[in-house]
Amino acid sequence: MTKCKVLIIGAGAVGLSIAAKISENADVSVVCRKRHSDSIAKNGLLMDGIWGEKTVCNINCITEKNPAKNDDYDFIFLTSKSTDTEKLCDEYKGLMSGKPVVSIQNGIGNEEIISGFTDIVLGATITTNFQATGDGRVNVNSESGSMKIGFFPDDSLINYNANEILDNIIEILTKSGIPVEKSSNIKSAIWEKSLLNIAVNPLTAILSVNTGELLDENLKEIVSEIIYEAFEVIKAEKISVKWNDAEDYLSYLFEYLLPAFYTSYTSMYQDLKLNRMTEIDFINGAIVKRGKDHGIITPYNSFVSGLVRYKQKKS
Ligand SMILES: NC(=O)C1=CN([C@@H]2O[C@H](COP(=O)(O)OP(=O)(O)OC[C@H]3O[C@@H](n4cnc5c(N)ncnc54)[C@H](OP(=O)(O)O)[C@@H]3O)[C@@H](O)[C@H]2O)C=CC1
Ligand SMILES: CC(C)(CO)C(=O)C(=O)O
Repeated sequence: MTKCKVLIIGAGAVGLSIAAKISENADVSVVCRKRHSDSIAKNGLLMDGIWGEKTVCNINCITEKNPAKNDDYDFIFLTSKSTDTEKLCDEYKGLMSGKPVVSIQNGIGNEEIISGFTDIVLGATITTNFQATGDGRVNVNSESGSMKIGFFPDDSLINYNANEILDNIIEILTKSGIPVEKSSNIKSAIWEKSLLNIAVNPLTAILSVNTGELLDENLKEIVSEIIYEAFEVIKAEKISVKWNDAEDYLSYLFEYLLPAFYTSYTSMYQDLKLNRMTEIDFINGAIVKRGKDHGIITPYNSFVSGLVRYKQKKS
């Protein structure tokens, strides 16, 4: 049986790890930087950590030096930072048009951007922790739940063929050993995951602290205000999440999530440390923007977004 042809666009920590993991069960191409491609050509794609130790030699790398031909992919994963979504979609629109494209990214708004380039949009959430530890080298260091994947915004308009595609994607991921669940309301799942990023990413980045520090009484109060505002926006956007209200989520955050992520450093902390653009506009910035659309004021989210943007401009 011929293997599915999969393209992973914006392959770094997440994309290269998924490429390595699914490489036995799919024919994988990645759009990545030349530094990764050069190293993969020489040494193979190296992965270590909880997804196993592997050297993978059958990955096709697409770069500015080795551009994509008019290949026909069965489906596409987009795994870039949210800040690069629009540019990458525009660059690879020829390959994306009419194809199922799955955003495996953090933040609010990626799927809406992708829907300008294809009519089969899927969203996914992933709570595994990945790092690019060198050129063509990745480490997978922790996993706190299954990946969730589904049609965006939900599966109400999806026909039989599209469902078959989703089943194929899930089969490849499962066969490769990636825990994954089908979601019939991925928009809610994305907001549920984003609440954690909204609560912890900006403060850990601004204060240069690990996630556990946010259990300090002074910081808990600020986190709570950020989340109260987010819940007002969620209500106005008519998104159903699994917590009844902000209080309910905050109990879960302070009693379960923050202790679970106590020693970890958020991606926004790491982006600022490495002088990289952060995804603030897709996290707290998205709350401010959508709040404005509904006439809701979001001073705490606006304040932390401004501080992160200031720091990222300086770095
Ligand atoms: N890392 C993690 O543990 C997790 C990450 N996420 C989310 O997943 C998404 C991806 O994260 P992550 O993998 O860590 O990010 P990375 O920055 O490691 O990977 C994205 C890659 O895309 C590359 N890229 C950007 N533009 C282009 C281009 N035009 N051509 C070729 N390559 C390009 C980047 O290169 P360059 O850096 O040179 O621009 C980078 O190597 C984010 O939304 C993140 O928040 C979600 C859960 C966990
Ligand atoms: C889950 C969390 C907060 C892990 O650090 C994350 O998604 C991030 O750092 O962006």
